[in-house]
Amino acid sequence: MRRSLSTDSIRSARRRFFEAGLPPRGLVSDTIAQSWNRCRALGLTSDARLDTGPQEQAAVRALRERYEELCRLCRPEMEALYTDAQATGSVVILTAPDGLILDAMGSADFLDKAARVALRPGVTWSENQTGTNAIGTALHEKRPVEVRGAEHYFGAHRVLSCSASPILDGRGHTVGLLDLSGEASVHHVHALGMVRFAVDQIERRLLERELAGREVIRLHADAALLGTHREGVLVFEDHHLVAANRYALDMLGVDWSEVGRCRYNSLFESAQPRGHGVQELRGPGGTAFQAQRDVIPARLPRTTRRATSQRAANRAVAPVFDAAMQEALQRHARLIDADIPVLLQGETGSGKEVTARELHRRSLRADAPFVAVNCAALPENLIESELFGYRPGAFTGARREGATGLLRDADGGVLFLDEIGDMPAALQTRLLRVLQEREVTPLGGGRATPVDFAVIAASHRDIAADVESGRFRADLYYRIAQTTLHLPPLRAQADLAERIAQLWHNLGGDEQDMPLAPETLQHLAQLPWPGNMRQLLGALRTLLALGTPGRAVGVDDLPAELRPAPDAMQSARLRLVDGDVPAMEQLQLEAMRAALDACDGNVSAAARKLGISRSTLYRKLGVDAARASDTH
Ligand SMILES: Nc1ncnc2c1ncn2[C@@H]1O[C@H](COP(=O)(O)OP(=O)(O)OP(=O)(O)O)[C@@H](O)[C@H]1O
Repeated sequence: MRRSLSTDSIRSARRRFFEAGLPPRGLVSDTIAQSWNRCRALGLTSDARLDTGPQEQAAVRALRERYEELCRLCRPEMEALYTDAQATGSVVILTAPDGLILDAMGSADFLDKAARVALRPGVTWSENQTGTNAIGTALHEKRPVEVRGAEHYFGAHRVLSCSASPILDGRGHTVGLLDLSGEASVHHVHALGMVRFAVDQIERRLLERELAGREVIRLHADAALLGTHREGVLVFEDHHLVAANRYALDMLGVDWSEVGRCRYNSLFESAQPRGHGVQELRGPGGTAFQAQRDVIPARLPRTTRRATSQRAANRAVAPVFDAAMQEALQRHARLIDADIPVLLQGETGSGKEVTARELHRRSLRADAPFVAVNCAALPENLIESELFGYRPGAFTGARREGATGLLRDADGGVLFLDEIGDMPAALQTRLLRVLQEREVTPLGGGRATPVDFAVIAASHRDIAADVESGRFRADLYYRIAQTTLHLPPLRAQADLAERIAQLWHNLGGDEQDMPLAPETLQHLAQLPWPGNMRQLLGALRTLLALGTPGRAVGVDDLPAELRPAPDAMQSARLRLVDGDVPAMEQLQLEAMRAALDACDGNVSAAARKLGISRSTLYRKLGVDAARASDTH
């Protein structure tokens, strides 16, 4: 366990190490001191900055494709951590085994700040490139590591506080890493625990893939912890240890090099257990363990209740649409077939991309490509080459063979222009020309190539208002918004309880005999959900992973950030008993006032607690306060 060290002692440690060249003995943890030494031996200096240059979106996309299986494996935990990341102003990050960042999601404010110190997709945070940092140092140490503020080797990274854990497969090979990063000025007490818990779940699923046709021994000193994520798991084939989890190795005091090498009788003094009940096993030096043996049929998955519930929580959810949306989808798919562009408007996480994909799936172009372009994430200097492609040698740094560009990649299919409201003005003009002329000319010259794609654009910004203020070209707006589909935020959906029940069912809650108690469902349906579907799904997955099969999920089982304040809980119950359901705006306002009270009027802290931006909180309080007083 890592000692908690004060900012003062880290400052003294830096002075000793970086200015006087002395060891920072006792002032930082051994992990940090050893990492600083390694960085110095590599010739890194603390005033260095990561020289990354802009990232091509296509390169990031290619990376995600290369690591698609890892991204898919970790998505449920990333989405579950996203809820906490949003609420605490931090981001959850997934990296490849070498520290290359594949995905980052969470607080929009912090994503921005993190990107400024190159903590963003496409950049490698290995220790030998980026100095001491949670990602690189955890990968080096092959265990969870936390690096706070000035413990980072590069001075520029002192604004970060990061907790990371490598993801290991059953043979101890690193397959990726999960990290939770936030502001150094905020004390993220549970960050490392949350990352470890998430990685436990991911590793458990990875290990399950190794079980078919093999003998499994689960062990723990306490029989009550068998079947939980803390149990040790050892997988044997012909008495040889072929896979394990880190808990089992820690309990037995052996390391990963033993996996694939050692036999059962070099690990245990007792004979191999028989039968299925819990039995005592003697490990090295006579240590007693409670153990359970399973022989797993070839190619048949294990199906204990716990494992089933775990898988259910991680299941990808098929999109859920209410009747009005089903009808809108049918109508808009026909418009796509008639080559009429559709503009999707909705807040973050309201399902714009899911809707665009669904329209593509229901259209006549379903068998042709769906190419998504995030106009906000494209670096301005690369946006043109990304979209239009370029001829060989068109500019310094261009690939020798040139590139076709995303517009031509979408030929025959659907081009999804996400966050189009953030597209720079100069590019709006070029895009308009392509949409009018239906041909693309690559950078560096060459012949124009005809293109045929349907266009779906999306934005969280009110583009019509941006046209009014001159921020967005009116002619482009009229071209892409021949029809607009508004996706309502969750808090404005009248049948939200019904949709939550449907999502819960699809996630496997009912199958696990773990219903949401009516009071819980009512409460969840009344929350403001600033992160919309993304936040709701993350919260439901967390509830499912932590719930107990056979028992309903009550209001008290909700994580602290979703639980009603005690008096609010009482008044919500009273109102429901009276049948007098409070207006959504009223509830939002109450939640905002309660958060402000709890944070002594500090708006930034209250916004963080609520998981919304400061400006949204100001805006809502201004507008809603006026409306609420009207109703009194
Ligand atoms: N109708 C739906 N049914 C089930 N899950 C959904 C639905 N809509 C969205 N989701 C889930 O919510 C998350 C966010 O969805 P999506 O990325 O489509 O939102 P978005 O509006 O494009 O977000 P952003 O503005 O942040 O890009 C995803 O995990 C997605 O699977």
